[in-house]
Amino acid sequence: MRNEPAVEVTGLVKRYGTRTAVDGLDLTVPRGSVTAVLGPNGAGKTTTVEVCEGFRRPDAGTVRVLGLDPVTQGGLLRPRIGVMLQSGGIYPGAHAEEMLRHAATLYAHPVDPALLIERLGLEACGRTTYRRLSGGQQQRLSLAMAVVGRPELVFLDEPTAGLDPQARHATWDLVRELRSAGVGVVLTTHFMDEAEQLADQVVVVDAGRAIAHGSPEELCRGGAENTLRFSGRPALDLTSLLNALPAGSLAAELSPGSYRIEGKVDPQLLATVASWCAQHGVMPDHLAVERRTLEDVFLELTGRELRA
Ligand SMILES: Nc1ncnc2c1ncn2[C@@H]1O[C@H](COP(=O)(O)OP(=O)(O)OP(=O)(O)O)[C@@H](O)[C@H]1O
Repeated sequence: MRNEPAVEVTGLVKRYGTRTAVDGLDLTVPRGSVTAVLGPNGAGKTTTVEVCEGFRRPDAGTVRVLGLDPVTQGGLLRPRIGVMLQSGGIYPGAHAEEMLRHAATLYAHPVDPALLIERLGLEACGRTTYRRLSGGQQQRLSLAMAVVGRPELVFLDEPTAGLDPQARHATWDLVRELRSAGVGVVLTTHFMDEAEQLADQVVVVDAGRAIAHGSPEELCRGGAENTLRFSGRPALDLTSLLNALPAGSLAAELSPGSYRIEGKVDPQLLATVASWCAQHGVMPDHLAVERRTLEDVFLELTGRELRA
């Protein structure tokens, strides 16, 4: 069925010995869109992705990828997906171009490897063995290998970790092109700007569970509040201002004449502040709404403690 999700994971549990890496995780990935899976170190992102790819067998839960069970129907699934692993998964003694050309022969309608080599700036690496490529070049080759077969769905595990800005942008452009071509993309990343730039949907994973999901805009809008700043003459009567604002709002004069309001910053609040200023003969200069970033939201959801 073409309109079933690309990935549907329900109640996934995966243990390594006594350690529970994934603990009842639910995940739905629509087709033809980019889903970024975010989470602190050890949250279970890679394990989840590896289960979806068919590399690991779940201990409980159901996993369907393109409608197939990755464990029992891996043979049918593999030609339809592309996988970029965190750590290579590529034979270290093979030459870069030779390997990509060989990978292309395994698919019915591959992308021309020369095109990918050019797109990902790997021209100079063709005759170099994988082990002699730089970390960034290895990453780019892994990405090329993941997409050469024109997959319907690609899994990219930290695709831009360790890449220079040029390669990062080339990777982002490629991901956007994949989406335009109707390919589903699941990527894990620690870069919040990457998720903000690329993702239609963000899923935040912590301690083996999906604890939040939505578009970057939805996640930044919901939950905790935003901030409004303006400047005016010093020592405004903040008690009077607070009386005009919805209960729960906070107002502070950060330095003489520089004000911050925290609360549910919506058009109504803006209108109330502007009207209060008008009534008190104050010109609210530099009036600006500061929205939370995805990083703010991520830290609110997952806390600031370092993970073991
Ligand atoms: N092969 C393994 N054997 C034993 N434990 C493992 C194995 N792989 C992962 N783990 C453990 O499972 C948990 C989840 O690891 P996983 O690699 O899925 O997390 P992650 O979210 O991808 O982390 P990171 O952001 O650091 O890549 C961690 O506690 C990790 O130590």
